[in-house]
Amino acid sequence: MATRCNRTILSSFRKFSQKTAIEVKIVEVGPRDGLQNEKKIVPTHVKVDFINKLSRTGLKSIEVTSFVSPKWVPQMGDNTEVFKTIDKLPGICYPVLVPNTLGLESAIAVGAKEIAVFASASEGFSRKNTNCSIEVGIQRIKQVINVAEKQNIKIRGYISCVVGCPYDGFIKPSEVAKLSEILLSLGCYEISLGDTIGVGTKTTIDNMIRSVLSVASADQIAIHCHDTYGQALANICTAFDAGVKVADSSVSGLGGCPYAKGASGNVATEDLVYMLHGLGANTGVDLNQLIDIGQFISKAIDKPTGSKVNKALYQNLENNKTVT
Ligand SMILES: CC(C)(COP(=O)([O-])OP(=O)([O-])OC[C@H]1O[C@@H](n2cnc3c(N)ncnc32)[C@H](O)[C@@H]1OP(=O)([O-])[O-])[C@@H](O)C(=O)NCCC(=O)NCCSC(=O)C[C@@](C)(O)CC(=O)[O-]
Repeated sequence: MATRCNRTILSSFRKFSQKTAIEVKIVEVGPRDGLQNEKKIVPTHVKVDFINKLSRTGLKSIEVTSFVSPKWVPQMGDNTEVFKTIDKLPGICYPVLVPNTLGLESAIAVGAKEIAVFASASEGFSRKNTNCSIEVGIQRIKQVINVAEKQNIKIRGYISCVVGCPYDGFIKPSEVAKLSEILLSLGCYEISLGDTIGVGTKTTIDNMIRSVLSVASADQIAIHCHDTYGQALANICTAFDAGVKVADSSVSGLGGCPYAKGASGNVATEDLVYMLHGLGANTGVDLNQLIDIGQFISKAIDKPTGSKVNKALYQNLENNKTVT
């Protein structure tokens, strides 16, 4: 028998699926957010192979690397080589994460057409992640955007810790709305709202999104959920119910932020696609290929997949092989 909580989630899913013939965009962040926290350096050719495989699944946006300081995040130290080597297929965006004008210069040098800037709704995380206050971070973003716009580079914005911070605790929705308004006014075309440590629930995510919707339209918002407490899919549905149509995810549930201890990976792309297809949404993404890619990258980093859907479908596949 369904629990009360299950019933709430199921009714939310139904409400969402009945609303529209849903068009949802997935931003795959596995190669950047997914791999950045891996201690053992993943060889560049594996990253390139990983991204090239992702490019052939139907995904339309793949965040491929970051131009941050290699002293801070050594795993992304091969950013230039990765970006230059990957196949860039028409119709697919390959954004890169940029923290400052130095990173932007490198992104421009390799020909990036879209960047992602990032800020935090919490002071504590801002200082740990970027070594500066929220205010100084905004000034850095302003400088980056001033240059990027002149180069016709598209700019996406991230806000971290939208419901909770590992250092400052609970974050007020009004703080997230305030920062969203600033990033949009500076020139970001979309704000990805990051539950960095995955503590959000339907209620806290709903309150936060409603607050952001007082300063932004739903098509200016994306949702970025880590799955530490197993709430990511429910939280994404909550965002979709509020009109959001873009979700970030990472194949195999890779990831975590080096400056948010204990945070698990992003919601797995396989799990998100499976849920969306179940809701009748059109993602344009081939789930079978994602399963293979999830297996490929999990083997490469020598970790079991963090995707429940991958485990289940891969097991079925293996069982069928044994039977036939
Ligand atoms: C912001 C800084 C750079 C400040 O770092 P800093 O140490 O305060 O800056 P600095 O200007 O004093 O520079 C220190 C050294 O780094 C170099 N440097 C400086 N910038 C760059 C650059 N762009 N590229 C290459 N090198 C760079 C710079 O040249 C210098 O080198 P040195 O003179 O010592 O030889 C640093 O704190 C940093 O790189 N932080 C990024 C940390 C990071 O990548 N975190 C993870 C990404 S955010 C995330 O995962 C959250 C998100 C987006 O997914 C959403 C969510 O889930 O919440």
